[in-house]
Amino acid sequence: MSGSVSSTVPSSSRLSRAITRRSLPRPSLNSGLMMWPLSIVNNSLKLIISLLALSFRTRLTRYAHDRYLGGITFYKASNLDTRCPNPDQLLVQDIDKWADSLSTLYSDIAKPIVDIFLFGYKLGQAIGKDAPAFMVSYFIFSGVVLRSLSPPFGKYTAMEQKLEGDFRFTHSRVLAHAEEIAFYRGGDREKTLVNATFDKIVNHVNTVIRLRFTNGVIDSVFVKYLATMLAYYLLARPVFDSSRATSYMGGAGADPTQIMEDYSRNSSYLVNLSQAVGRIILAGRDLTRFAGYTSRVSELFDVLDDIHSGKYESTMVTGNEAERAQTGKVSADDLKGQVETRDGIIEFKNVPIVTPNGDVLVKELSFKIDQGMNCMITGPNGCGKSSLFRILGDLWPLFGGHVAKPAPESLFYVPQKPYLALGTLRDQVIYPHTREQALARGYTDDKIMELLDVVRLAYLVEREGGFDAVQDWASALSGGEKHGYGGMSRLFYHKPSTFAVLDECTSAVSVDVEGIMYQHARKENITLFTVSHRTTLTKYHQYVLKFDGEGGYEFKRLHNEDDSSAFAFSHGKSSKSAKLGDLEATPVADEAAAEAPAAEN
Ligand SMILES: Nc1ncnc2c1ncn2[C@@H]1O[C@H](COP(=O)(O)OP(=O)(O)OP(=O)(O)O)[C@@H](O)[C@H]1O
Repeated sequence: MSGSVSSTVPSSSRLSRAITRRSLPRPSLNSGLMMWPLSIVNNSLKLIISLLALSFRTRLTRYAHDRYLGGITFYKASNLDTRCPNPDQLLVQDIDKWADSLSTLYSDIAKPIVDIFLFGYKLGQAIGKDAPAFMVSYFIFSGVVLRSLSPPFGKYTAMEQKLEGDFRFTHSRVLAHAEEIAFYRGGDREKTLVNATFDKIVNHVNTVIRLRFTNGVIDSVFVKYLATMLAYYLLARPVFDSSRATSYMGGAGADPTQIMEDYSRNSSYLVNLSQAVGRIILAGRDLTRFAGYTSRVSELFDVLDDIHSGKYESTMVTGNEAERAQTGKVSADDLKGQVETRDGIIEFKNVPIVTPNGDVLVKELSFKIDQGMNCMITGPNGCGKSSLFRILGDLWPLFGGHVAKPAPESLFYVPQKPYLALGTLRDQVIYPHTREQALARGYTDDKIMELLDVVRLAYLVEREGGFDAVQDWASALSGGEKHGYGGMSRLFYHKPSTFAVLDECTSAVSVDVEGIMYQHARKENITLFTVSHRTTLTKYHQYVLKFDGEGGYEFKRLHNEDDSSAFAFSHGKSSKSAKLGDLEATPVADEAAAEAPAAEN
């Protein structure tokens, strides 16, 4: 930080007077006492700037958290939009740097402005108004020249932050998948990838510091050396110019000691004035860096705003319409689907299953499930089983058709990958509720233990040291235990009033425990959608929705308890290479397909 209060002006002139008169100055009580206020003021400036930076960061981070973590924006920002690949870097580092940069900029500009007025006024009084005016004009001129010669450092700063984000991402991936990488002995491969992203930073920073060097040389010549020469010329002018000497520096024939004393005082004024103006000019450099951080942070907020208003930009989205193919944008106008909230039913009518990239997995899907009727979803990998539920859960946009479903709180989704929260063992079961919320619902530890008994995981409470134990649960629990804790026990705790989706979440659990879980769900009156490849599960379901992986599907009632064979696909196939734009050409859907099975109820 450059701002500090200077006390050099009076003391330097007293000292030069003492030197030229060869008499020791008397210790001054004034100077002794001034040490304390000066020291307090200087450190107060530092304190205020640090507090300012912290307060900028706090406010902006809280605001960003509200926007980013509100609803499911965090999911959409990384899955539906490709503009902000590393929002974590933006939230953690870029906002911090932005706040820091803004607060120092404030001191770099506010303090020198005060100095310019103060020392300009004093200098004007001492050697005439034209000297400070001349000095300030010179600095303005050199500021314009330097600005025009300066490379776009703001852009370089934004680029550097982006590369830092990519680098951080490669490291967090290694951490997140440490076990898998270790099994594959993939350390060397990961090192190559991590080093490659790090090399990009090194190359970029290398170029930037070289440019800063050249720029710094030019800056120094203009702001330091040429300015100093000019300053000493202005100071010496009254000494050698007899016409000026009559008005300043004690007049013609003044005492040399007096001239020296005045010269010394005036040069201190001028040095302080020059330093102040120079700092403002050099603050331009910090301003470009600040512009870089600002562009990063504002990019995040632009994306969040767009997501809130239903606009996404994905570089991979292509379509038949020329405009969409060029821009890769999905606007709210593209979303022609209708959603209706209806209790006790889930119905899809002519709904296209479209990925965020614009791939059409199924052109039109129609089915209807009433409460109490479990439905099994099968099909090859990547055919769109989970995608169907992403649309049902409003994670992906609805591009067409009509969906009727109960209110979000009546639907519960148990994902393929179990999620284990930061916190205690109890928190894993009641997530996202807090302990207070759980108690308010009547869930004491004893009652939670009953749930764990159902999923055969009660032994874990003792093993891990009680419900209050805190661990990195993702690594402390086995695959099946994670599914049990992060999935099924959570489902039974939340007990959705109507439907639940089990997305291959019981695959890591033994068949007998799986059976017990299904029976418990039925007892609790939870209607299940099960995505699974296990034919043993068919007996717990009344309907089956089977995708063929090429855009076709069949939805039918299971006549016999274990009827899991001989499906004839009743709906046309459409290649996965079909794109979002092709949806327009789809013929009007066959509503009867949706009605027929439902009619069997
Ligand atoms: N966020 C995403 N962005 C773009 N495409 C995606 C995204 N998520 C999934 N996809 C694509 O959508 C297709 C269907 O994925 P989905 O997860 O629905 O498959 P699935 O039928 O559940 O497969 P599996 O049985 O392997 O789990 C895949 O080709 C996948 O690449």
